[in-house]
Amino acid sequence: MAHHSPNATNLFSFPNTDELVDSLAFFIAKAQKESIDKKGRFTVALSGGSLPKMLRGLIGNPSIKWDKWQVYYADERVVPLDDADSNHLSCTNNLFSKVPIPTENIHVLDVSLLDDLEELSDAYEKELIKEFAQKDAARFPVFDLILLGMGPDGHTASLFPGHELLAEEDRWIAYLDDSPKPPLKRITFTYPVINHAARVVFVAAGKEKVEILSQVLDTPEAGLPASRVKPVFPGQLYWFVDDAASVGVQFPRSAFKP
Ligand SMILES: O=C(O)[C@H](O)[C@@H](O)[C@H](O)[C@H](O)COP(=O)(O)O
Repeated sequence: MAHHSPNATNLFSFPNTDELVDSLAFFIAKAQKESIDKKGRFTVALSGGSLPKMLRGLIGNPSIKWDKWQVYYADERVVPLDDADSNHLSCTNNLFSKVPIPTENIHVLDVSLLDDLEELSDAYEKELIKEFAQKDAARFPVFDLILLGMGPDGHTASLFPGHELLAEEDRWIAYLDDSPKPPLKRITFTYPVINHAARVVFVAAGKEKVEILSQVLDTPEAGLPASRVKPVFPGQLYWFVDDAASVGVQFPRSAFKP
């Protein structure tokens, strides 16, 4: 978006959830159009938590070309796809069951590998390699859009405070079996993948996020997981929050200009 400065963090704060949801949908539609115009496809990664229901502005939205979307999960709980803990189930219930996206465009865990975290994460990495070409040549995939949430401890995707995975520089997909937030077993995008995206968007709403949002934005040097999301040029970082969450934040807000 032309009015955004290169490599800056754009903080958009909205008076209520509905305005956040509508603006986010508008933003995604625009990112989608730019990506499809350039390459004929739109590569997106989604998270779990409260994020899937914040995407409701995409439902019934005529500008969305669902057959051009290739969807991955920025993190996923290692459970069957119909388990209540599955991020895919949450995204399906909140979004995919309500829009005409081809099933094969949604890249889920290989559930035959749920008992072997190493194999499971390698298989998911291979899914990404298929989409983004050879791992060695590309080095890291460049997603058009990665959508993230932020937990009350400052975690994002399944990158938790103090965890050794914060230092992962090589793998695209990593796994953990000691998640502080249940369930224990998860796979997650690593920072190199997140930080090579063209656009990374955090969505955080509600007064429960007040403290942590100000820590993440105002004290990035503390190194909380969400603060470590810093897309490399020309990638851009956007925060879509509501005023309830941003009331304690010093970081300057940007005007959202559709
Ligand atoms: O699998 C997960 O747990 C999510 O992907 C996780 O990273 C989530 O986005 C945050 O925990 C924020 O969750 P809320 O949006 O529910 O606060």
